[in-house]
Amino acid sequence: MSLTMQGDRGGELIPFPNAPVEENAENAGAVEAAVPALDGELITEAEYQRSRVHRLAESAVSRLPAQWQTPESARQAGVELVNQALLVPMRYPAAVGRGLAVSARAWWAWVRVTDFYEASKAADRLADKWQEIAVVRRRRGVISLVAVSAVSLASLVAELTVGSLPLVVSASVMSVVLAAAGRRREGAGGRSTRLGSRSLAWLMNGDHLVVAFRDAKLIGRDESLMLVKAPRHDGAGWALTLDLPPSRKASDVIGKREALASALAVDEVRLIVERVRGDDGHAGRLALWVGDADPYAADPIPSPLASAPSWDLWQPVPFGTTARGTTVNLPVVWTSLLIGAIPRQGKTFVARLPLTAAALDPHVRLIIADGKGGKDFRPFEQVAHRFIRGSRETDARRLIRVLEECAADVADRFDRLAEMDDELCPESKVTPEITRDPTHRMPLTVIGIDEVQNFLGLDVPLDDDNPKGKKVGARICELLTYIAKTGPAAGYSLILATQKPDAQVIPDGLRGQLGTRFALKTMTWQASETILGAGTYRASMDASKLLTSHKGVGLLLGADGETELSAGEAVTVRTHLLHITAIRAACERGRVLREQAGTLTGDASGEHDLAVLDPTAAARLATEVATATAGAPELAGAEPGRESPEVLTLLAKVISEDEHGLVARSELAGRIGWEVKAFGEALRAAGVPSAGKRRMPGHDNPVSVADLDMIRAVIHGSLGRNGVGTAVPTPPGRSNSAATTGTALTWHDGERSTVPINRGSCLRTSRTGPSRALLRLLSTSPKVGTAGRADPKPPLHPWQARGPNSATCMSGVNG
Ligand SMILES: Nc1ncnc2c1ncn2[C@@H]1O[C@H](COP(=O)(O)OP(=O)(O)OP(=O)(O)O)[C@@H](O)[C@H]1O
Repeated sequence: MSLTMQGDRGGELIPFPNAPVEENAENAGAVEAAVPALDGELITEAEYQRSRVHRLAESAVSRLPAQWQTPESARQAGVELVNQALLVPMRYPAAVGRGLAVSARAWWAWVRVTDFYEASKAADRLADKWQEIAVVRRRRGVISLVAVSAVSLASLVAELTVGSLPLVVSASVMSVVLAAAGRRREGAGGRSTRLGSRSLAWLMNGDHLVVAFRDAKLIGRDESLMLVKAPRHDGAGWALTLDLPPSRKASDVIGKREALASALAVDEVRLIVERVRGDDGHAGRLALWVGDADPYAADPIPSPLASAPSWDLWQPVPFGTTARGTTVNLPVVWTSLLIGAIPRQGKTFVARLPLTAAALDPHVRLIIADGKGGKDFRPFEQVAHRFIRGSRETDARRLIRVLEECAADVADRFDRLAEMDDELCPESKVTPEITRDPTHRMPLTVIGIDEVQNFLGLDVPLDDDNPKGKKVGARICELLTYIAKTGPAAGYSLILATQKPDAQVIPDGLRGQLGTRFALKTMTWQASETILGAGTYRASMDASKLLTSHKGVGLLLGADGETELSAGEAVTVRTHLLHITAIRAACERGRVLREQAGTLTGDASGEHDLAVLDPTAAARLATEVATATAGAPELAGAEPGRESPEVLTLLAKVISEDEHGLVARSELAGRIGWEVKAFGEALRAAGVPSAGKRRMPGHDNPVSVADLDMIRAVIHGSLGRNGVGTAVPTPPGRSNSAATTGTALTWHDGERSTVPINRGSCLRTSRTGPSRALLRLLSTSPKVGTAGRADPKPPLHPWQARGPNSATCMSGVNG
């Protein structure tokens, strides 16, 4: 049956777009292309009335105080009221007793004129005022006596004339007043534990909400909240919007989500706290949502890609939903994706989502390397231009050749883009038209590598004739870094997944180029930061807080500003589920589409031979890769492929050559737009030793400082990275003597050597780890070559014995 709907043009019938052609033809006169088609279902008058009543009832319920809105909260509120009522007979006499004591104390203080007495005493004028006080005391004593006598007499008269009723009524009123005076106030001493549990629904009541915020130390004792939108139960949870008191920041509440969850008696996975931004929001406005149940424990949602006949990869890929059910899409073009987690959390499933979308787009070239070597990625063999399964040395060497082919293609694409006319290529970037037209030979290219750590960690020499030279893993790392850095504009995207998300495996230099990051459950917050980036833990993004039962759930962060994903706040996403059978079927569809479009190439079409780079292209590639991946000059003995940490790369741009000495850390953090704490931690992690606290101009109190020369030394790699002491030349202008002033003796892997040290030189020492190095200061005399006359046990300089990987600064050793 074809469905017709009433449009918004005064009841005129508009054919539904999917109606069979013949029926449309009959109404051809009424068809107007510009009118939007409405989606809906036909209902009877009775159903309409019922739904109206239902809506009105819902709206009325939402206006009730929060604790009466849901059956569960109403039951809780009722139980609480009954409990209170049952306890009244016990609590009332106690409250009256306390009220009596409070009133007696107040009366005695009044008779004794305590306030006046204390004030006179404090002002040392008690002797002058004594006479006056004694008079007032006498007068008030008499007044009290008269009042008691009058009340007693009146009571007696009333009893004798009208009976006991007035006395009983007066005594009752009096007892209520006394009970009110003696009631326990919130937080007063004497409260004890009691049976029961706190419940969220009860706490969603406005007053309790304020108490919860106070208990979580998010607002002060005298502060309160303003409810912009009162708590409302929206089916799956409670939603409300509130304004914090002036000067309180929404970002602080987000940072203390766990404390708030405790105060609200919910698991923090059920609590979503977001800033309300834009015209409707401000820095102190928060939107809170608290789920009735763990939203991530629900059944997974099947991916729409399973039934999609094809996909256009220029459109973001359906990725999952938020806790509240909002759809989250993952952009693939202009960015690269890093996925990390502990094993069995769903990395492979997640990585296959965008790869399946790529398989469904016949104009996308797929390159896949499965470092695990199982069957998880085998369906892609049907469509992949290059497919590598396993991470043995031969696989890794083939991956290098494939990546070199890609890197050379990236460089070549830029040359060709530069030659295109402005109409076709307005921005020196690929466009959908360019990537879809086979004559331009620039299809979108997606490189997916699962268990990338198996390739990056391969420690075999690249060149068998040079065993101490570059390693295979390091070469793969630099090629990936180059492609991730320069490839997006040329239509290249990387999707890397790893179960070992530490800085050794994914160096900062590579991770920094992967603009989209997805962290599933990690073991520690440090591992979470390795995936999401420095400073994310402090900003309350911590994937270690996810539960292991939350398979396929992770934090999605856009870190490059190239996509619509937020760079400031990660979204917790429950990813869609896509099983291997659906992926195989999608790849079969993708293969047919490629055959029709004439885009089935490489391994999928049986052409397994890789192109051989001609010497000119190879030389150009070597230069370009070296230039693009150069963070800091390579260190003697440093691990190849290790890049300068993000913080150092940023600092290198903001510290000028003529700046020396100490500077407040907060000032440096401000220059690169980082939070001070995160900045301090990143500096420490990068190996910059702390310079302590100093009084600095513009600061009233001592502040944490950083030594610019020290930072510069670390940026230039002078401190070494494997723990072996390396001397650093004195920074210009720091010392007027360039003469050697000391010598250090180092042991590295059992080999002894000496290092001359200048004033201001820095040494990095390590006393543990595989490259165990011991550093001893042998001489601080101005003579060179005193190492041979070493004192067998010279005392360690106090700054030298700081433990593993501590950096030792010998500046000013000679005074
Ligand atoms: N979106 C999802 N929703 C629910 N369950 C999921 C989801 N994604 C994956 N899983 C479940 O998680 C399990 C582990 O997934 P997967 O193999 O992708 O993990 P992994 O992190 O790649 O593991 P490994 O590190 O061993 O390779 C799977 O058996 C799957 O059932």
